[in-house]
Amino acid sequence: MVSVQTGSKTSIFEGLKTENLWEASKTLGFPAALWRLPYTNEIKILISIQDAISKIQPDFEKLPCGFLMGSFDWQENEPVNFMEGDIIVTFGENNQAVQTSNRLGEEHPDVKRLVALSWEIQEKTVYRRAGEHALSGVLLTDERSKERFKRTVELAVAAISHNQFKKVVLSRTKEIQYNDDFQPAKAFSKLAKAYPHAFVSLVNLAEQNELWLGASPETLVEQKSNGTFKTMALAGTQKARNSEGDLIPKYDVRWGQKEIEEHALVSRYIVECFKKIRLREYSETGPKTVLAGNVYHLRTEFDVDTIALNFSELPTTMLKLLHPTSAICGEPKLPSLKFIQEVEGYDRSFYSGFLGPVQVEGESNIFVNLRTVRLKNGVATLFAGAGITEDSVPEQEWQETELKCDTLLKVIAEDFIN
Ligand SMILES: C=C(O[C@H]1C=CC=C(C(=O)O)[C@@H]1O)C(=O)O
Repeated sequence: MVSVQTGSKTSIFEGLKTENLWEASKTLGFPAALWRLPYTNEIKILISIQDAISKIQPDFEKLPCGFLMGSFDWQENEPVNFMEGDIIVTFGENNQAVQTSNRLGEEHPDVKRLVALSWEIQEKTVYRRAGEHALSGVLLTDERSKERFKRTVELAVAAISHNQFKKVVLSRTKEIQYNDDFQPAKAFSKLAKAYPHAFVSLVNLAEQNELWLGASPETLVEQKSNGTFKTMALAGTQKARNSEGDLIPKYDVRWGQKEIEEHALVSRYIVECFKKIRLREYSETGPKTVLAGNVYHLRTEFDVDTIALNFSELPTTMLKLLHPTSAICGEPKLPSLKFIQEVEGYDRSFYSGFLGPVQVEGESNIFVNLRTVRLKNGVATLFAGAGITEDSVPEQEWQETELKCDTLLKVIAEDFIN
């Protein structure tokens, strides 16, 4: 029998599997988030029972434990979506609950309903293979969207040559139908296994009736319990596999002028944000080549010791300064943002926004919402963008967005691709 720690007592969540708890919370209409932090083995589920999704100021130091999610067009001083962590269950490597925090108590009627339904689902579940036959293969996005995207890249290159800005990140969507066989929690666990380096998450925005599933490679702001603040510049992309499908060794990877410049713009942008608050005591490591699914990126990491600086509000301050970074928007920020709004032609919603747990076990880990898919009313919408500079070639940028979409598609719908 597994011993589950909840202070002193054994938890009523003992024996339940992540996917059944997820399914029950979804059926009962409770907003929830499932996540796995990079390079960890633990999966956490947070369920918000009492207050549904609230709108709050993302002031990390003042928030209770919860999960936040902001959209691409979020601006400083606007509220973001927040799910308070009424229940947080941590699952270990064997999908066994190893730790529980339950603010409402085990006798709370909604907690009892949740547990009873989770057991009912668990006992009835005839295991279906994750992802199989779940995506119908009907691609709703057609050739016109490729031509459209390439045209926006041409417009961006022309705007850059007229000095309107130096870089802009243009994105597009790819839509695929899915049916009731598609099990998001199983897809989540496949992604978590396939991408140990990524922040893998599944969020149920119950009121909007939509789910967001993703495997993000990019930290936006992180505050560790030892006081370390982290952020990163992630930009510059190339294929990680050769035409035979073998992984290209990291040390054989060479970067061109375009990617080096594109990455440097993001690093410089972060340094400028530190300068705005007169923060000089940061350490900078990189750029390094890092694997993110089926692509390599260039990454530079920035660390600050907030205890030594007595600067506990740094994560909040930096979130407001950083978002939207030039890894998802452009440089300079305002003209590139205006260009995106005028030319991209669709609402990015939570894609290239940010999401993650806040004040969970004394840490906040917020990631850029990349390599993500929205699941709503039978349509899976994948989102992907590429940084455009004066050296961009439209066809190559399109291929880059295809590769980025494949990060999720290869794992959750292997038989759909080719
Ligand atoms: C905008 C995306 O990626 C960003 C992060 C890493 C590399 C990027 C690039 O090389 O263009 C983008 O800046 C996306 O995945 O949709």
